[in-house]
Parts: sequence; C-alpha cells; structure tokens
Amino acid sequence: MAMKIYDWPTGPYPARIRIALAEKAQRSRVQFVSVDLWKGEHKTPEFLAKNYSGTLPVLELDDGTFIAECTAITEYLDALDGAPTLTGRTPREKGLIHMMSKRAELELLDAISVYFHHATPGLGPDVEIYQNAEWGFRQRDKALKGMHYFDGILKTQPFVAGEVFSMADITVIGGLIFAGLVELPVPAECEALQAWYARMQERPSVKNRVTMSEPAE
Ligand SMILES: N[C@@H](CCC(=O)N[C@@H](CS(=O)(=O)O)C(=O)NCC(=O)O)C(=O)O
Repeated sequence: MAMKIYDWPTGPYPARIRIALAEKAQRSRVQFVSVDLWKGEHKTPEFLAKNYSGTLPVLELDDGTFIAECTAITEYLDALDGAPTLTGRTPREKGLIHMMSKRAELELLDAISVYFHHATPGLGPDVEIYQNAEWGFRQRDKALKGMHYFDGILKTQPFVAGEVFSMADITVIGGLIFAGLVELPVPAECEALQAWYARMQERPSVKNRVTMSEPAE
C-alpha cells in the first residue's frame, strides 16, 4: 500500500512536499488525497484528528502514522532511502540547511501566509474566523525584507544553504509561490533572487508540481 499525502494541488506548503517527492523520485510511492481548504475541510473534526494544527500537507504512513509539518515530512522522505540529498549529509550541512529552511519560513513563507490570511479575504469568512489586517500588513513588509535577505545570500552562493540544492531552496520556492498567489512581486532590485527563482522553475520537480497528482492517462 502506498503512503497518503493529504494536500491541495496548488497550495504553497503542499508544493514543498510535491517538489521534495519529485526530487527523491518517490512520486509512485504516494497516493494524493485532496482536502478542499476553500470549503474548510481541513478544519473538520475528522481532519483535525489527522493533524491537530488543521493544516496541509499531512503524510499518512502505511502503518497509520500521521506526519504533519513540511520540514518533518521532508526529513522523513529524505531519510527513507538512506541517502539524504535534501536535508544534509553531514552534521554541518544538516545544521545549515535546517537553519536556512526555518529562516525561509520565519522571514518569508510564514510571513506571506499571515498576510494572506489576515490582510486579504484569505480562504473566506467561514474559514478566516479571526483576522487582524494590521498584523497581516506588518508580515507582508517582513516578507519583502526577507526577499532582500535571500537576494543577498544568493548573490554569494548558488543555492540558499550553500553549494547544492536542498530543502532550504524548496522552502524559499514555497515562499515565492505564495508571493505569486497574493500578487506580492519580488522587488526588481532583487536580481539574484529573481535569477535563482528562474533557475528553480526550470527543475522538473518545480515545473510539474501541480500536475503530478493528476491521474495518469
Ligand atoms: N507549518 C505548516 C504550515 C502549513 C500550512 O499553513 N498549510 C496551508 C496550506 S496552503 O496555504 O499552503 O495551501 C494551510 O493548511 N492553510 C489553511 C489554513 O491556514 O486555514 C507546515 O509547514 O506544514
């Protein structure tokens, strides 16, 4: 039996796992189950029993174990074949990749998510039961600063955590996918970030992330 991924095809956080799965050539090992965020299906008691936090994606293992949180899911998938390629091979690599991925969440992806949920209609009034637009706009400004930070990093190295592609790149990609969805453009002066993102979008794992869960012909 395959593992299950509860997700939403166009979601930015789900994109992180779709990209990781493709990078690890594990697409055939999972069955995708769509959970409709726009209808609040991720907030039903049935789904909350899978993930207390009521967010997507969630990985369900063959033995019924649920793993939520993109970083945790990526670490699990990367370790499955005993040859980690996304989360670091040495203690130093693991530390740097985890730091830069977490920084991408704090300074970019999570900040844009807060802007989406608090300072835009988000998933709609039935799902967004509490909104604080001031906080949302403050997080949008934080995300723009984060874009400049990552632009500076990518002026000095080819990937977010150093010399090779890693989970940290995937997290920044998630942030820029979300930025696109909320029409928050990467500032024109962030040329290194824009050039890196153009390179990332050429990766098949990134290019095919939405269609990878469509039924095979
Ligand atoms: N920290 C979580 C965050 C996941 C998350 O926020 N997922 C979004 C899905 S998407 O916005 O990327 O499509 C969600 O479930 N949002 C629903 C909600 O916040 O109500 C993770 O890393 O997995």
